[in-house]
Amino acid sequence: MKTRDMNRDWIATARTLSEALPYLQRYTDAIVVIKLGGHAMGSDEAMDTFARDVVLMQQVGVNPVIVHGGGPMINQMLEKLDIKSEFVNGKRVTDEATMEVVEMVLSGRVNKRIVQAINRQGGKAVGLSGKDANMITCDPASPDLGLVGDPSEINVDFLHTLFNDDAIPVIAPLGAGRGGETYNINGDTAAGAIAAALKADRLLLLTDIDGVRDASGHVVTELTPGQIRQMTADGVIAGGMIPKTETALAAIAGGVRAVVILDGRAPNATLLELFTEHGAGSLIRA
Ligand SMILES: Nc1ncnc2c1ncn2[C@@H]1O[C@H](COP(=O)(O)OP(=O)(O)O)[C@@H](O)[C@H]1O
Ligand SMILES: CC(=O)N[C@@H](CCC(=O)OP(=O)(O)O)C(=O)O
Repeated sequence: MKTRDMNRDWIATARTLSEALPYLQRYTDAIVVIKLGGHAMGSDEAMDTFARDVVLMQQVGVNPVIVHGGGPMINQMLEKLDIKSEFVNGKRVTDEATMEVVEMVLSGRVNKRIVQAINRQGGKAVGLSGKDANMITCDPASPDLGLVGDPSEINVDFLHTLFNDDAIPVIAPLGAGRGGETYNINGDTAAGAIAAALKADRLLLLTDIDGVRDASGHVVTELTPGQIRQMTADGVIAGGMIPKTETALAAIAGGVRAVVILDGRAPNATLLELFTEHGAGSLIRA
């Protein structure tokens, strides 16, 4: 397995435009779904850098779609309201009171923070929850999880309408049930389903670690589905990394060309990944 030094910055790596040009051309008209996890959302400056990168990406011809999380922000609000919360396999058991808070925090505060940051950088971000335009229709994930949904249908046509209008969709991971219920969806799961429905060129999962690490702690730069299954069986992939690698496998099986798990807090993480030879984080493809 290959490992690489992550301490590079995009400007230094892609020193000249001619160096970056082949990568820019590779992604013309590409669809790149970016999942911004709650732990990857840093200070206002970090959010501005992320937003600038997304706008730049779009200016060179990429169609970006942002799907966000916000788990830590939901936790804070639940604590303030003295509502207890519990996770099963990385998913929040969601009753009605919890659902109200999840929707308020994700659809209100977190979504609009990202929308505003992108628009401040000159982009045209449109904030949606999975309920808007029937973006995400859900089935219940499992009886033990309450109002947690698994996406069953994505409104791809509406996303293409937004691309045609140069708008950048920013999607909160909520969905509507067939009977009008509101469902809470794990952010990774929502991003994977949207990426698969769009047959995206890349799904970038931005988190708080520089990639998938092997047993000795080195980032593995390229992983096959077989290696992921082995590392999970060995307990090397654990905790919050499990929903990410599971999402990666499902997205690839669903037609996404490649998935990358990378550190969203690293400067210019998304640009480094798309527009340099070595990329960033852990690349997973069939
Ligand atoms: N093999 C592994 N490589 C990297 N991180 C791992 C691994 N196994 C478990 N993890 C854990 O997974 C975490 C990322 O998941 P999580 O905190 O849920 O991310 P997010 O909040 O961005 O969705 C890492 O911070 C790390 O603690
Ligand atoms: C069902 C479920 O677990 N939903 C998540 C949605 C937010 C999320 O996924 O946030 P991060 O990406 O920041 O972890 C939750 O309630 O926390």
